[in-house]
Amino acid sequence: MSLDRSEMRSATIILAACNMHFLTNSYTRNLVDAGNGKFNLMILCWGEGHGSSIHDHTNSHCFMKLLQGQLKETLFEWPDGNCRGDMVQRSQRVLQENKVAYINDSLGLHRVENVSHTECAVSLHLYSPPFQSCQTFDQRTGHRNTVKMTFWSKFGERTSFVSGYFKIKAKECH
Ligand SMILES: N[C@@H](CS(=O)O)C(=O)O
Ligand SMILES: [Fe+2]
Repeated sequence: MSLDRSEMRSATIILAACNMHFLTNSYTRNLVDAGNGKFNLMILCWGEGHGSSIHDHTNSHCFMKLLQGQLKETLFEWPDGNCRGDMVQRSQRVLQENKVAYINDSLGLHRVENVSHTECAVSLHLYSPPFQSCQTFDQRTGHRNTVKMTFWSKFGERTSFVSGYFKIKAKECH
């Protein structure tokens, strides 16, 4: 396989993202293709111990393929509106290299973690339709926040954002 100039640049910046994990305290999100507004294709780089908060996927379809390493996925039920007590954990599995996982909001919420102390992990995510914010949940209370999701790089160019979630607003419990 040979890469053209712009593919080489994208590959280089994503490799940099994967090697930067010791400087970032969160996994990095790298946009590869915006699909004419129909989908987002991105590469996520997970340093040792990096993980996502429990989150939803804003009514999108989400496919995720492990390109390197392993990731642990924990599924949770949606909390009821009262935000009382621990969230209910439904299942847990380890996604192995080359495996594809799928989630949408009707299947529940999830948290993804690279639990390895020695290996980073790289995953390819396809979201359709694309979304720019999601909700994160506190495992102990079910309390939720709406957060903006940012990219560490887009199309091989480093963005000015630190990758991850940024809180927009907190929702009150009833
Ligand atoms: N859905 C998360 C990655 S994962 O934890 O599924 C994100 O787009 O950042
Ligand atoms: Fe997710």
